[in-house]
Amino acid sequence: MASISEWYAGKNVLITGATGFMGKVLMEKLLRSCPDVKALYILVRPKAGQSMSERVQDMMMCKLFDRVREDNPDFHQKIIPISSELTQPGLAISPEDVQTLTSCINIVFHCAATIRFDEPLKHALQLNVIATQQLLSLAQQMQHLQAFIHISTAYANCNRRHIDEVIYPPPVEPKKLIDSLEWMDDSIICDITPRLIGDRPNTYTYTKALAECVVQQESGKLNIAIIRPSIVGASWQEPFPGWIDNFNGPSGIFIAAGKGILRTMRASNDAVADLIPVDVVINLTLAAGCCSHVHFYFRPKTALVYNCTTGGINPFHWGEIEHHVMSTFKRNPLEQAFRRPNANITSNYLINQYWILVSHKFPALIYDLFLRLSGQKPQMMRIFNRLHKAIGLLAYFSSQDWEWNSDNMNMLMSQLSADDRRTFNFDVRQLNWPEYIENYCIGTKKYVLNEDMSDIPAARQHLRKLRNIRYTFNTVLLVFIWRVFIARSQMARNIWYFVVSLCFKFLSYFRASSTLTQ
Ligand SMILES: CCCCCCCCCCCCCCCC(=O)SCCNC(=O)CCNC(=O)[C@H](O)C(C)(C)COP(=O)(O)OP(=O)(O)OC[C@H]1O[C@@H](n2cnc3c(N)ncnc32)[C@H](O)[C@@H]1OP(=O)(O)O
Ligand SMILES: NC(=O)C1=CN([C@@H]2O[C@H](COP(=O)(O)OP(=O)(O)OC[C@H]3O[C@@H](n4cnc5c(N)ncnc54)[C@H](OP(=O)(O)O)[C@@H]3O)[C@@H](O)[C@H]2O)C=CC1
Repeated sequence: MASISEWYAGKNVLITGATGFMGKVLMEKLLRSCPDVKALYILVRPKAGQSMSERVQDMMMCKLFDRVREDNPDFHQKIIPISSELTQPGLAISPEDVQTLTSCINIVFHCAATIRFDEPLKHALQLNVIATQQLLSLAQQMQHLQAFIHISTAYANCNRRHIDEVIYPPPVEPKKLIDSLEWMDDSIICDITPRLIGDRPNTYTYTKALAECVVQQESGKLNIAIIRPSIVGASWQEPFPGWIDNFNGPSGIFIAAGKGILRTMRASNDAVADLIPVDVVINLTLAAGCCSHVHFYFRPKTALVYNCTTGGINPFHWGEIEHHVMSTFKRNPLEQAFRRPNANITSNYLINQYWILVSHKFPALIYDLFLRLSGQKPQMMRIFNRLHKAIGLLAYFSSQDWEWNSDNMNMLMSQLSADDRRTFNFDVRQLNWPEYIENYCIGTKKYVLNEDMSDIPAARQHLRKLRNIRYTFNTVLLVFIWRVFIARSQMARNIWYFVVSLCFKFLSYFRASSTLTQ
């Protein structure tokens, strides 16, 4: 059997979602480890005032592509952008581009999706389900197509505790839902959304489950694999450790904790934190693309599903993550932290509410008051409100465990040659979690916040200043309490003297007993 990089040699690859987090890592890996790939056709839309070509040019300048640039400065010649808006009929691809794609594409990687948890159902359906359906129709017209790889999520079936590598019956027949939502008013859809999504937490997981069903319906005609990653985090090894470029999932939480903004969050210390490094997901995706074609003729014509998770193989828990995140940010502080990093997770609702009041809302109020008094616009309360919305939406995933079967991932690994296993490593048994979390946190500092590592001494100095402010504040508070309560009330004074004398007694007893034992 040819190696993975030999298999991709001379192939034309179509990628949706190439401007996204995973899409970019996929492109980088293909260009670096499969240098003979013929061309990468990427579907891109204009966005935020930038044209399609400006976006692609910006993307190629990104640090992520440094290694590829070193190996081949002309790598951009292999990237062919195609204008497309996935929510439009026919994906808004021009007839000439359709002609090109149908005549030359050999492999499709479908990464595009809306991953927002608060996306209105109609839009999530449009992008995650209808666009997938349209892409599959386009794929059927491709004369030389060898594999179609769909990126789903391990949480598509999060209403189940144990998740096998099979496509489960959908919560509703996608076509029926699409037809009925078509004529409905947005406000009606909003009202019925909770009833529709049922025991799933959001429209994202719901529409990803429907998309799997749509993919399944086409699996007889095409050679399809579905990759289901869990919580995709920064890169583990490639192209360098800690690469991350967004606030999604845990990244935003880590940053908020490192900045000293987040002090409490609802999560279970003992629940498995099913993070999966982005390079692992991409290596598995590329291997699956190659192997599903090679084995297509020898297996039943259904989509092969790969659960891409760590929990069952090399488990790590949210409590341990909290510990390593805090310790990394204390050693490598973020610039201009609001308070010293000290976040705690708790599964207790009341304790969490108490700390939200004391450690989030109260400091935010004081800081906003200070901003107002100094003639500036208050902003801290607004930041906390957004943070509370984000953590409220994420808590579902950090408060419970799931069990994913990963037989297909293991089987795929066993089919690879030793060289391929090294180049396209997705063996998470080798993952050293403390080292990974440290690189992840440093990655958020360097690549998301664009902070310079040489400024760490100044950031440490800032933390010392914050510590001194805290000590001063606590002392002032103590003196204030003394003046207001203790100095004015006889009963409070009596209690105070009683406590102090008890402490003295305890101290003298302790001193006496330690002298006796010497
Ligand atoms: C030490 C503690 C350890 C314990 C740690 C536990 C971690 C527990 C993680 C579980 C993770 C499950 C992941 C499931 C696995 C998938 O299937 S992966 C798909 C993952 N999808 C996501 O993560 C998307 C979630 N994000 C959203 O849905 C939307 O961004 C939100 C949270 C609803 C906010 O929407 P919005 O209010 O319209 O605002 P948006 O413009 O998106 O962002 C507003 C602000 O929030 C910030 N923000 C966005 N996301 C986040 C975030 N995750 N956190 C913080 N801030 C955020 C943005 O940076 C932005 O700040 P500014 O730049 O304005 O200052
Ligand atoms: N990130 C994670 O933790 C996980 C992700 N996944 C899955 O992996 C895949 C990739 O996720 P990720 O890279 O993180 O997501 P991103 O949000 O980073 O990227 C989404 C991509 O989809 C594109 N896209 C969105 N809307 C449209 C549209 N209307 N027309 C054209 N393109 C569009 C975006 O383009 P643009 O830049 O123009 O917006 C972007 O390239 C998704 O299918 C997701 O469900 C699964 C599990 C976990």
